[in-house]
Amino acid sequence: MSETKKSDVTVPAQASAPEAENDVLLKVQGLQKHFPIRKGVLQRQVGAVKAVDGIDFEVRRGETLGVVGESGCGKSTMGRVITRLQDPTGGSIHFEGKDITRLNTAGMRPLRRDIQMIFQDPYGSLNPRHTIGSIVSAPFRLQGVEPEGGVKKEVQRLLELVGLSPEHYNRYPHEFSGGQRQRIGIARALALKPKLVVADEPVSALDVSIQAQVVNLMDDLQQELGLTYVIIAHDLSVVRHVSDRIAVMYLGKIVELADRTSLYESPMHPYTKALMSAVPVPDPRRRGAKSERILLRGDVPSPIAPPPGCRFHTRCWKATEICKTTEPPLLELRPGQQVACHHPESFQDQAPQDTVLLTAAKEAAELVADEVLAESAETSAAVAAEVKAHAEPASEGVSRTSDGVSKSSDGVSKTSDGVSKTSDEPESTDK
Ligand SMILES: Nc1ncnc2c1ncn2[C@@H]1O[C@H](COP(=O)(O)OP(=O)(O)OP(=O)(O)O)[C@@H](O)[C@H]1O
Repeated sequence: MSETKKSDVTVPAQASAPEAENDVLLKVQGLQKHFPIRKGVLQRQVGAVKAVDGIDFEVRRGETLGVVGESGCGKSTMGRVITRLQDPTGGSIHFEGKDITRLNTAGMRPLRRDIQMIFQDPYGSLNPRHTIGSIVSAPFRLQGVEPEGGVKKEVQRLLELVGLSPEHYNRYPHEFSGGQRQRIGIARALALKPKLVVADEPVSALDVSIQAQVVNLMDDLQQELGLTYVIIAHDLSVVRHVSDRIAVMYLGKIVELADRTSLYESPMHPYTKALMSAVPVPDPRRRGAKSERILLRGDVPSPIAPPPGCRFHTRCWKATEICKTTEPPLLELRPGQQVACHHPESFQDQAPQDTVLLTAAKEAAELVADEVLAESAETSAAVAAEVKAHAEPASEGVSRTSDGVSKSSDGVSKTSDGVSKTSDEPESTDK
């Protein structure tokens, strides 16, 4: 996808308290969506798919929040729950300060004007038997709204707004290309002048050449209409250009949430780093970029029985015992950058006493390019040195090398905190 026009201006990370409250359009706390698994004649519940398993975030007015993560991590479910197309099983959702968590269909009706969703599939989301005019005017009919100048005139204005001809009013979806259909979906979503638009993979079904056009259109409309977006995508290639802040999801949890500059310049969660390394780097000056790719072994584990502790520990090259036993909380380690990791990148280790890599981490490290390990080591060593300069002398029993990190003969070392694993350290019991 080519570059889009999003400016580098990010939404301010901090504002004074009342201002900040006003600034928040959507606030999600401890949000959960568990799908029950039932078996037998009595349909007894035997388990649950923990698609979204306790997430907290805010969406500020006028911003674009990107949500990324591999397939199955719960992004779409999160989108459907925050728009209340599905009911949450736990937590709360506040829209403009109003608790909408438990509103029923009738209670949600007035809010349907304000909260809209754009879907991935421009083919499946438009009824093939309806004309474009009928599709785009549906929200007016459903809400009983009569726009000034009449529905037809308003629909034609919307079609023009999204770059289509008003003459397309009487045509059918099959007469349009994928990009044009997505424009029709956008026109429909914007019909009632919503405040929040949740777009689930809005361009991933489109040709790469068309993706930038649709993203640019959404960007223009945001400026023009003052929209707030939540844009869901499976990788960073699209959201990196359009988002002010980005939430990275893994197995039903947010593992990192940061403004995009911080996320790109200094990702703190190893999973974010892996996702970033999967994005093709167009800059030819970044020599050897290809060899820096991190390959994640295997699929995302099942959300029916997620791994204990940090859910990413089974695939992480930095995982130690604590990662297996204790879930790291999502903490704001740097201003505007929240991360849930015991051994974050480029930052003081959160569990410096825990130095022995898990067996799975050693296997995962084989898939992490030497350049990545070296880069981790370099930044971590710098952080460790800085911490050392300001803190008490290192505690007993933990050895720190002068460069903060070493790579052992088996090619694996824990690099996050400048503590190196030596060959006589005991093996973890991770089996
Ligand atoms: N209605 C449902 N009933 C049971 N399980 C569901 C339901 N909807 C989603 N899931 C499960 O919840 C998990 C998260 O799915 P979800 O579609 O939200 O993930 P995703 O990150 O959006 O993935 P993708 O990009 O493939 O859509 C998956 O394991 C999925 O199978």
